[in-house]
Amino acid sequence: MTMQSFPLTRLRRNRFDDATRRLVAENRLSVDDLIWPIFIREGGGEPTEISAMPGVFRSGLDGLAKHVEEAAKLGIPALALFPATPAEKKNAQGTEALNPENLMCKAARLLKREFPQMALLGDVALDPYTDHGHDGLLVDGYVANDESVEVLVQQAVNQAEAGIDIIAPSDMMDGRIGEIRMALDEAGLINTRIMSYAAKYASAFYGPFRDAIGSSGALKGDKKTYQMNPANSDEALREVAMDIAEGADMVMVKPGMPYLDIIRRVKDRFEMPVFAYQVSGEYSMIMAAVRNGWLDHDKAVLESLLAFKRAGCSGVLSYFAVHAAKLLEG
Ligand SMILES: NCc1[nH]cc(CCC(=O)O)c1CC(=O)O
Repeated sequence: MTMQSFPLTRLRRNRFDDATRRLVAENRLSVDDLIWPIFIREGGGEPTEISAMPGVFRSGLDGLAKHVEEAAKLGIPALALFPATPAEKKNAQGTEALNPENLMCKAARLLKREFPQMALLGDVALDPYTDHGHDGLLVDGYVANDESVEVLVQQAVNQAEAGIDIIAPSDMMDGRIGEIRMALDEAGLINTRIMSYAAKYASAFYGPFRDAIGSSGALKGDKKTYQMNPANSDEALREVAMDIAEGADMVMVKPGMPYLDIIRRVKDRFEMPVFAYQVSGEYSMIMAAVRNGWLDHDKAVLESLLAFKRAGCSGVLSYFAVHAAKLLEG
């Protein structure tokens, strides 16, 4: 890098006015970068607010089209669907995940009919459906890998057949991407995309989400035998490498803001479309500070999202997606 020293160079010159700052901006956030995660429950009535996530609602199937309308109008390209399964439909095997009439499948069919231009992400993992709250099947108290993969593959095909465009396995079992790709292809679903939660950490920041889908009370123990140790970074690259080799079209790092270093390493190494999940705890953290009058909501939201672009992301899953899209629209 050649550079004149001061006073020939004054880096503040390019920050002198708004026009120049806009011209030299290296990254930009646009509505095209946003994926909006939504929580769905059975039934009707007004959407119910999630207590630790002010401004985030669980929508009944009946009101779902209305709930999503604004996001569609704003041009948000994709939604990620998360079902809150009633306790009586949960069991140890999470069999409701395979029901073609489950909440996720019904929501997918409804949304594809109402908003065909929007891509739908389907989270593949058993935790919304198991009474123990784990993402896979328990064998002697351990989340068994290969047995879980067999079920996750069926869950993925079930979702894709209902209209889910992008299968997003969040379970962190080894080898599931390859098995899911083969099963989708065998079912003729060759264009169903896979966005793998490739580097997903065992994080404290998922707390409010587990309340939102009703798995927190149920969860026995933690997810440390399958989700990654927050201490590790090289291991994230191995996770991503394996998922790409198995057929992932896009990869994800999760959570977001505490793991921007991982995003950058993944982008530099693999030159793949990388996504981040700005998770529930990150949302709650910003909202809590805003509610205390400690942060400016709109500025904090846009800065937190732009940081993902700078780190190398193609896009971000964010509970702020609709609000951010409105701000970006001007
Ligand atoms: N497989 C479940 C799943 N999919 C997305 C999230 C978290 C999302 C968030 O916190 O916003 C989780 C929680 C978990 O792994 O326990």
